Order: sequence, then C-alpha cells, then structure tokens
Amino acid sequence: MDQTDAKTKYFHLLAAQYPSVQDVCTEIINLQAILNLPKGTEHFMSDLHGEYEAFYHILNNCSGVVREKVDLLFASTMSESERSELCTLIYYPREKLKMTRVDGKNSPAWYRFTLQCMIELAKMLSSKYTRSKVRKAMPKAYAYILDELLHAQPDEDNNQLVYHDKIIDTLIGLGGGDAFIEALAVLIKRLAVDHLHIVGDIFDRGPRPDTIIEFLMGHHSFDIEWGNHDILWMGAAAGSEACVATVVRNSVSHHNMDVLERGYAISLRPLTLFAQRVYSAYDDPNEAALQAISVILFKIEGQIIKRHPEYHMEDRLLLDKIHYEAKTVHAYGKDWPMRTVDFPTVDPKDPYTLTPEEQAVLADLKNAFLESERLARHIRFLYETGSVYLCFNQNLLFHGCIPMNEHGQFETLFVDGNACKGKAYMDATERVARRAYFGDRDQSSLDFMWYLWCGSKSPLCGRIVKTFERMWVTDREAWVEPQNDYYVYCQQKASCRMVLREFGLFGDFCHIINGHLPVKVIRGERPVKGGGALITIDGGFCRAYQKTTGIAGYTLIFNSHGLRLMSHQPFKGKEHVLHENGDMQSQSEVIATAPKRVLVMDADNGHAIRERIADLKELMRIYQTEDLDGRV
Ligand SMILES: O=P(O)(O)OC[C@H]1O[C@](O)(COP(=O)(O)O)[C@@H](O)[C@@H]1O
Ligand SMILES: [Mn+2]
Repeated sequence: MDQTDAKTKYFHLLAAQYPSVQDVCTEIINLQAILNLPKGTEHFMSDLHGEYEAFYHILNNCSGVVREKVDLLFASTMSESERSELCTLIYYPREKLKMTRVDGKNSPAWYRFTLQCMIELAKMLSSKYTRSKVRKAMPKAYAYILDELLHAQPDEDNNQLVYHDKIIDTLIGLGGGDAFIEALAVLIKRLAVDHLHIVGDIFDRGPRPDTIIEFLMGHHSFDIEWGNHDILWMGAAAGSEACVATVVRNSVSHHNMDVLERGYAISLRPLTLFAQRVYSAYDDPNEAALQAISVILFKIEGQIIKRHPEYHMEDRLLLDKIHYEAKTVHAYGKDWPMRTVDFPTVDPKDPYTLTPEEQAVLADLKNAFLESERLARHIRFLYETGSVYLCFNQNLLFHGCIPMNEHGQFETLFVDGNACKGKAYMDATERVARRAYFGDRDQSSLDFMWYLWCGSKSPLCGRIVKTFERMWVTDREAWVEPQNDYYVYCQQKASCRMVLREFGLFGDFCHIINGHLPVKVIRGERPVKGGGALITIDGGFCRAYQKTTGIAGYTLIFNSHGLRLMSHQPFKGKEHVLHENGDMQSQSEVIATAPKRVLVMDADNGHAIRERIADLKELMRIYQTEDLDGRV
C-alpha cells in the first residue's frame, strides 16, 4: 500500500466516525475545549511489597485527597466526626452501609443528606474534566441520573433543584439509595485519581502481592515500572532457577509462604521435606527450609557468575571461601566469623554442584512455577502494562538507577555483546527481559533476569546485594551493600538534568521519579534530591522496613498546579477505619509548583489531541472541496 492509499483509507475510517461536516465541527470544538482544561491528576506509588491492605486503603482515600476535599467543602456545615463518617462511607461503601443499616441510621433523611454531600463532592472533583469524560467514568447503570445531578444549574425558580430533589427522593423511595451511594463512591474516587503510576516492587516481603495485581487488573488507568522484586518473579515464572530459588528464599525468610502456596498453588512441600531430613539439626522447620534453599541458591548463583564473567560478580563467590575449622569466610581481604558452617550438602572441593536431591527439589519448584496458571496470568499482565522506564508528562519514571561511572558519566555496558549506555542500555535490558519470557527462554536471557534482580549495574537494582553475608556473617559491617555511583551523582542537579536530557526531557519542569531506596525520614533523609529534580518515593509500605523509614509510604501527586508529596502513617487496618472512622493519617507537602497551570495541551495526550484536530480539519476540507477518494 503506498502512502496515498494509506491516507485515503485513513480518511475513510475517520469519515465513518464523523460522517458529516457538523459531526466534524462538534468534535473539533470538543477536543479544543479539552486542550484548555487542567491536566488530570496523576498519583505515584512505589515499593508496595505485598501490602495490599494499605495500598487498597490509599487508593480508596485517594492518598488523602478525598478527606481534603470533604474538609474544604463541609468544614463549616459538618462536624469533624460527621466528615470522617462520610469519608469512611466513600472508602468502603458496602461495609459502611451495612453498619448504617444495622445501627438503624439509614432513614430517608440520612440518605438524602448523604447523597447531597456526595453529589457536591463529585461536582467539585468533576469540574476539571469534560462532561463526556465524567460520563465515561460513571458506573453504567447510573450514568444518566448521575449526569443529570452533576450538572444542575440553579435557575430563577429553583426548578432544577426541585427536579433533582425529586430524582433523589424517587431513588430512595424505590430502595435504590445504597446502590446509588456505591455508584457515587466509585465515581468520586475515579475522578480524584485520573492515572496511577506504580514505580516498582509490588512483590516480596508482604502478604498479598497477588491481590494487588488482581486489583490493578481492574483499574481504569495506570502503568508499572518494574522493580527488582518484580523482575525476580518474572524471571522465576520464565523458568530461571536462580530466580525461583530467590523467590522461595524471600518467602521463607519472611514467613510468608501463603502467597506461593495458596496464592499461586506452588507447593513448598518438596523443599520442607528435604530440609527436615537434611537439616535435622534445626528444630524450627522454617529455619531448616531457609538453610536448605539458601545453600541451593548460592550454588546456582555461583554457576551463573562463573558462566558470565561479564557480570563481574566474582567477589560474590563465597561458598568456596569458607574456612570450616575456623568457622569464617574470606571476603574483601578479611576473615569474617560465620553463624554456622554446618552445610551438609556442600562439598568443599566442589561447592557449587547441587546434590541429586537438591537438583530434584529445585526441579520440582521450577515446574510448579512454570505450571502455575495464575502466576502466568499475573506475569503476562506485568509484561503488558510494565516497562523498565517510562516518560510520562515530562517526568522520567524508573525504579532503581541508570548506571554511572565514578565520574558521573553513563557507564558503558554490554548487553548481548553490544556496548550501550544511558537510554540505550535501559532499552537493551528491557529487550532481554521480554525475550526471557516471550522468546525461547534461552539460559543466557534467564540468567540476565537474575542479574536484573541483584546486579550492581542493573537499572532495577544498582547495588551489590549481600544475601550470603546477611544470612551467615555475624558482623553487620559485611552486610553493607555498596551502591552504584548514580546514587551519588543524583544528588546533583546537573546529573539529574543530564539523565532527563538523555530521555528527551529538556523542559524546566521535568523530574526523575524513583523508588527502590527507602527514605529514612527518621534519620532526616528527604525524598527530594538533585536540587529538586529527583524524587524518591520509597517510603516503606513494607512493614518490615517501617522501623527504619519512620513512615508508611509516600504518594506523589502531580496535578495541574504541580507536585506534592503525601506521606502516610502506618495503616491500622480496615476494621479500625470502619469502626472508628479512623483514617490513615497523611501529611501533605508541596514539592514543586508548576510555572503556570499545566493544561491538557501541555500534557502528552495534548499532542495526540492536537494531531487529531489537524486530521479533522483536513477531513473538513475534504468534505468541502472533494470526495473521500480525492476526486473534485
Ligand atoms: O529492592 P529492595 O526492596 O531494596 O530489596 C533488595 C534488598 O533486599 C535484600 O535482599 C534484603 O531483603 P530482606 O530485607 O527482605 O531480607 C537486600 O539484600 C537487598 O538490597
Ligand atoms: Mn527495589
């Protein structure tokens, strides 16, 4: 097909959608109006680490935005406890409605008042969107009524208001109040968060990463930047034995086997039986399993490191540096005392070879990962909706780092034998990650998935991960995990600008958004770095890390006015919210104010809309001067 044919075909398709001059005209006006609206609100979160309840609550309370708006609208007309009650109803409508029924509070007057408040709130939140967009965000069954109610214009005789009261009364009279409250709650939350970014690490440590994925599967608009823990699970699902062993090890070490066993139907029984037999010195079966899977892991890691000198990870080969009599390991020029050297399956002369039994355990585990249909569904979803990095509305999002050398330049690295750096390196790593799952799953791509999890030059990790030391070396000095120079240079504005430029982001109001590095607020660390050009939002949803961070997670919010950060206090659970109306406490801080209000025309989809307008104008010209095939 030559270009003229393609163009003709395209305009035929466009004409089918807009068959008359009037249709074209209406659409151009509509699109032009959209361009001048404020851009939609984006929320960013990262490092969720399986903490489904906290994640779900933050999505329900829209990172605290619902409460802010409720306070703004009703501070003078409702008491604080009434406002809290309303918020809880919006967060968990079904549960709260049930409680209201049980308490006998659900009188017609209660419904009327509650619905009016919710309509007010929905009106306020919808004011920055076109009517058409708001309509699309409404639950279908109620779209018509909601549309009517949200667009009430007070007239001289208050006719409209009377009409709307009638609608509400009829609804309540027909017993539809509950369903309508639920519909409004959905709409309110959807309007408050137009788009969600997850900057990595959904998996590991916490109880329910699988539920987070299921939730995201039903979410209206989001993207994911893969974290090292996500790529680890992706590698395991692709059949990398090292990734399988690491996932299992992480689950065992966090006493969190339910996700694997119940969530993904991956049985750990072969491992626990083997561990009970071979590591019988341990009374605690969990401890025995942890020893067993750790030894298996370090053996296969050793094999990978030897296969790939280009990973430069020889100093991670520690199983062959153990001094059994002295109970030490030799590393970084020193002998470090070890907690135990009782490794019944390690042959000191051939430490990296699995015993036949270990091989069998690992093969069973790997098969279970490969056979889990639910896992495959979740991992495909991560591939479909995720990437190593993303440029979105002038921001650059990635989980870890872009490897730099000690001079602060992008480090040249080899992927598939090709030298690359900066953006090209990020692209190359993503290509291998996709090949590892969708290609022929060759060993080298699978090994690279493991490298992406823990390599010091992996954009998802960027540090030397010391699992061996953290497991067995007593001196914590050996646990320190040196980081890539990116983390030094990203403190400087010039380096951040260099990174942004590499991705074609030249404007003044561009930011790097990272996860991965817990911000230790408790020690005075700040999430904003690089003279304001970089924001790290790993605030530790992960409960295991909250003692070191001092908070329970961040949400970064980017609306038409700029960027602000919400820092969240630990979540006390849904029951606490329902019974005490005790919301998660969140503090808001303005990080950067946009030089002028950011409109849709300034956002990425503004470009697409402008192109569409240009095409429609061309269609208009065609309608007025010739036919669709170009005949005058
Ligand atoms: O991406 P994250 O969350 O920093 O996780 C990677 C880190 O986790 C560790 O494996 C430790 O894990 P745990 O705290 O779960 O034991 C470190 O060695 C590593 O640096
Ligand atoms: Mn991480």
